[in-house]
Amino acid sequence: MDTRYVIGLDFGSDSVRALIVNSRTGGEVAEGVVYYPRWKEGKYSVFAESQFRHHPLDYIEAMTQAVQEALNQAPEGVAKQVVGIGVDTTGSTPAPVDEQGQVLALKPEFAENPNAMFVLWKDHTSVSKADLINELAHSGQFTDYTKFIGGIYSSEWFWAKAAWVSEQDPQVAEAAYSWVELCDWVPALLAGNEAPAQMRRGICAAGHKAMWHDSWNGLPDQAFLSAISPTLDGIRERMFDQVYASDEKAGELSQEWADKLGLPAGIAIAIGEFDCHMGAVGAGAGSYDLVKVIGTSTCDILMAPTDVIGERQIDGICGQVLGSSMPGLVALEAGQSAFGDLYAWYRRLLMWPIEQLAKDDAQYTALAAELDDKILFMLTQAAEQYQPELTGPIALDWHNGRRTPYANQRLTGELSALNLGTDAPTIFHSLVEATAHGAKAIMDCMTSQDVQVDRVLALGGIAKKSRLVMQLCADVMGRSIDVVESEQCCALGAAIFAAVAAGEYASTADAQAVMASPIASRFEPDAERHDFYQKRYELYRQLGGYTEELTETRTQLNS
Ligand SMILES: Nc1ncnc2c1ncn2[C@@H]1O[C@H](COP(=O)(O)OP(=O)(O)O)[C@@H](O)[C@H]1O
Ligand SMILES: O=C(CO)[C@@H](O)[C@@H](O)COP(=O)(O)O
Repeated sequence: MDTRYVIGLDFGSDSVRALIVNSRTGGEVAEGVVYYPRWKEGKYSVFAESQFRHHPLDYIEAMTQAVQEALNQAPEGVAKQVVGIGVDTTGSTPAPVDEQGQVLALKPEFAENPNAMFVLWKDHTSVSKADLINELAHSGQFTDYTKFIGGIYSSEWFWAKAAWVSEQDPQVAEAAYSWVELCDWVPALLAGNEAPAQMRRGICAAGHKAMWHDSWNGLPDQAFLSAISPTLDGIRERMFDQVYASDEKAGELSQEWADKLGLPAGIAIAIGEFDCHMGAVGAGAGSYDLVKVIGTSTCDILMAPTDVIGERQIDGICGQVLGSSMPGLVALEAGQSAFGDLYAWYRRLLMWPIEQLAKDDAQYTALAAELDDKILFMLTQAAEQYQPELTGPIALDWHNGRRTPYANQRLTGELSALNLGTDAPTIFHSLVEATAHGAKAIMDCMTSQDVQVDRVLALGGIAKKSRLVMQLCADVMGRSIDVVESEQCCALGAAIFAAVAAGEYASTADAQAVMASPIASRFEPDAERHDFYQKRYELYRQLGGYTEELTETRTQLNS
């Protein structure tokens, strides 16, 4: 039998990865990783206002280069044997598009306008719109469209972003025919069917972020959307009325993109999904496996059979959608809005003086670069030797708000119980511990609503890079954690769907059985440390309760 290959494209927050996989064995053949050039320069984002935007050209250029890099590394002849492409992306990362599906920032008049670009998942500028959506959905005047997304709509999601940006920028509102999620746009771009009327959208983004549900006939009613903002008047009929799972095709590779990428025209492009949902498939997960994708943020997927979940609302999570990860299973999504981002924030804080020196004096440039490279490693080494005290410094992981349990993006990070002896590694340890407590809070939220967790799996940058973080998570959660071997597990999941969409396998389960990643290592919890951290977890929760009250007061002061 001829060897066939598939490509998984994984669009992360900072970079895109292209992974070439042998579809008959699951063997990873080559990869290309390319950082988004404009994003790397810090363009279009305003950290202090939680505004984070991606230029569509960053995606287009980085994707093209990543595929070419991967093909250059692969043995000769592989390109001709590629039969399918799968795509996963961050989300909710929507953009305004014209009637042809062109993202507005690709037009000269909007080329430098952040409101015409993709609004990255971690952009929280639309908090007030999310509040309004919750108010409307819970008012009794409309269907409660938050029923299958944990009961609370978040400013990380589609409608809050579309409404907020449109109100901020009347020119964008005027030019926007519709809005589209990144995970739907990339496959459509490759297939040349990106006009909203032709584009085939995935159930994953629609169900988790755009309040799509069969029971209310798809998207929320137009009256509800118009109540969010008059700028959304008439948009429902310019959206979509069909959704698909990723074992289906979004289209076929167009001649234009085949030429650009050096691949055969006409190969299958699978329907796109969010990174974590495909990561779970790449990790070989099935019912009752809690899959933690641990990187800048975390995204947690727990799958369960439909008869176990039924029509029950699972509170406090980010969504429960049939077929958003493995077709046929309900995938519950949850996550932390900042995980590695918390460590990145601390690194930036400590780097401030040296960066200021380096700005004015070139003799510090090399030192600044070396420190930037080593600082997390140095902190990790020191934190590994640190013996935490029961009443020592304790932190919250809410620097970018709280995604789960019970989304509240207004919440802030906190650091408590400092004294004059508190040093940098101690604070770093408390930040790592805070992220582990956040992970436990998510698992407890699910298990307390009778959704069992039989196994915890971890993948993503931090799962591979930091033994300190993984051991702390195991100790705090009181669970063994299996770390998946693949360095590019989300891309591997995308490749699995590419193989199914290309007809290489009859079902995703068949493809997963052959192609999913093995487990590389296991972190076992230590019983004594777990007892110790249980007590610290109570302090974390108390600090959380106090912060919620303080946030309420701050919100009132601001209003
Ligand atoms: N040695 C380390 N220990 C802990 N965190 C790390 C380490 N190195 C990098 N990180 C964090 O990993 C995050 C990036 O994760 P990664 O999975 O590579 O990317 P992404 O989330 O974009 O997919 C950053 O937030 C960074 O702070
Ligand atoms: O929120 C989701 C999916 O719903 C993720 O795309 C988001 O957390 C981004 O993930 P990364 O931390 O960049 O890997």
